[in-house]
Amino acid sequence: MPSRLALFERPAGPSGLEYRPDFVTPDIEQELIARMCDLTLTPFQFGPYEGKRRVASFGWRYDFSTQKLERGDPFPDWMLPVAHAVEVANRLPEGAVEHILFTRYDAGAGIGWHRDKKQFDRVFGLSLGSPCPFRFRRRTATGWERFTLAAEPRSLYTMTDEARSVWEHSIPPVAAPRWSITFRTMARRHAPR
Ligand SMILES: O=C(O)CCC(=O)C(=O)O
Ligand SMILES: [Fe+2]
Repeated sequence: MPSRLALFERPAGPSGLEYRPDFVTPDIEQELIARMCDLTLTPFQFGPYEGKRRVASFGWRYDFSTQKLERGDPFPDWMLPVAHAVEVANRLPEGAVEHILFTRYDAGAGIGWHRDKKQFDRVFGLSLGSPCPFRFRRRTATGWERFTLAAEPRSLYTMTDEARSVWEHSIPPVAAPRWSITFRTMARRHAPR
């Protein structure tokens, strides 16, 4: 499906961070946004808190009350070629991507500093709509070391190694709508069978 698989770039900053501009074409971007508009996205729930961004989760879902991953709905059919393209571009076997999170950020929505749950392993993010500064930080002896990746629409970023496990990431409130599709593989030792 994504027709042009650009070579990945290794931006300065966290090791394990890779970036592929133009992972999908503008046509595919528009199709994916239209498909996401048909999904029921619900405000992100963090325990009692509600985030401004809206999400839909497939494959697995994280239950904040039990703090466990539960099996979730299967991937929508139209997502399979994109998930497979992410696997191929990252030399992963078919089926390695087990979790997909669709997120919509309307103007004013962002995501606070965090690392993704330890039950997941590799994290790949496809950006659609408007660009955003994708920020990273890690603690040093004297404060914070910071890095910002300019995540352009249609690009795919990859977080493994330190970018995934040491650095935190966040997105400040966006000025115009942005959609992201996050693909995750599982850390086997944490996944319930
Ligand atoms: O929207 C994005 O690209 C990042 C989302 C994210 O960090 C997350 O859901 O854990
Ligand atoms: Fe994240």
